[in-house]
Amino acid sequence: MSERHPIIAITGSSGAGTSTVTRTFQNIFRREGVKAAVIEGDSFHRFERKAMKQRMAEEEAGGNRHFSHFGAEGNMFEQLEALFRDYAASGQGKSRLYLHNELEAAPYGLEPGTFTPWTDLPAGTDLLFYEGLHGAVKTETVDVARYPDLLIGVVPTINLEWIQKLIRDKTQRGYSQEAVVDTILRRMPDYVNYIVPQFGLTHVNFQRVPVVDTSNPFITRDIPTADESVCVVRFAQPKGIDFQYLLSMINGSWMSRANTIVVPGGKMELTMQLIFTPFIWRMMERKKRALGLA
Ligand SMILES: Nc1ncnc2c1ncn2[C@@H]1O[C@H](COP(=O)(O)OP(=O)(O)OP(=O)(O)O)[C@@H](O)[C@H]1O
Ligand SMILES: O=C(CO)[C@H](O)[C@H](O)COP(=O)(O)O
Repeated sequence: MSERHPIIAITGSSGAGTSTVTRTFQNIFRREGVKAAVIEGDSFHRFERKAMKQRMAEEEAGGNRHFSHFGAEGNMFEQLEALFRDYAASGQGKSRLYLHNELEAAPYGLEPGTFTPWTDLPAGTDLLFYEGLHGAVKTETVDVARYPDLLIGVVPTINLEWIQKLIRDKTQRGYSQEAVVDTILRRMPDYVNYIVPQFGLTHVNFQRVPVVDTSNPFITRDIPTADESVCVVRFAQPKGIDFQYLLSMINGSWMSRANTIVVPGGKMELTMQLIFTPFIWRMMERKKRALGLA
């Protein structure tokens, strides 16, 4: 936690929709004139694609079919923790990108599946914004979750998450159906041990729930649309959340528990704007006061 150099982290599995939620936040930042240093979680993978494949083959030869991008050995949790710690203390740090496909790689003249070099974060940012797999990860040796001032989980029901991943990886990342299914199976133990526990540490979770049949996500051709889903928004600490205001502003919303509001799928972005814009105002006011500027 840092008043001078706050951190917002969006955490979710692969295909959950963290990049989509990031676009909503970028709109809020633009509108409110907030300068954010954006970090993509995949930058903290430990290996480039070729090295990862080789390492997976070695592990498999030794009987481990579950070496994955979700776990501790496939990522640099210590460096992620250090980035959060350093940014909270000084507003500085280094980042890089993992280039998933030709489109992402072309501007850098690099191969897909490689990293860009580490570079300093831009100077004078108002906050750090992390989007990725491990924004609230906590292990015996690392505690990333303690640093963000706002921790948001993006967690569709698992069938929907798989549909989103399958369709995105096949259409945008050039993978076959079999390759994506293999990845989902390979990652399952790390999913349970490293991804899921984070959603008990987040401040707010957004869970999109389809209201169409997704019983077999592996044969589904389309991602359920906004009209075909609802979004469950759960606050870990509801004290201070103005539910009456949210209910009156979001047509079709209702409370399902004392800390949980359900909104129509198409209202997810509006809901985020209504909840987080005032939060970011307060964050910026605290920052100004802490820096003696207000
Ligand atoms: N609210 C939503 N409604 C409909 N489709 C969505 C929604 N959120 C995400 N998707 C779709 O799901 C797919 C995966 O989303 P996205 O790329 O944001 O996931 P991600 O969590 O960033 O994944 P990764 O970490 O693997 O990059 C995309 O095709 C995206 O358009
Ligand atoms: O979505 C992911 C993690 O969020 C990817 O699976 C991960 O970044 C590795 O990518 P690739 O398998 O394309 O090298």
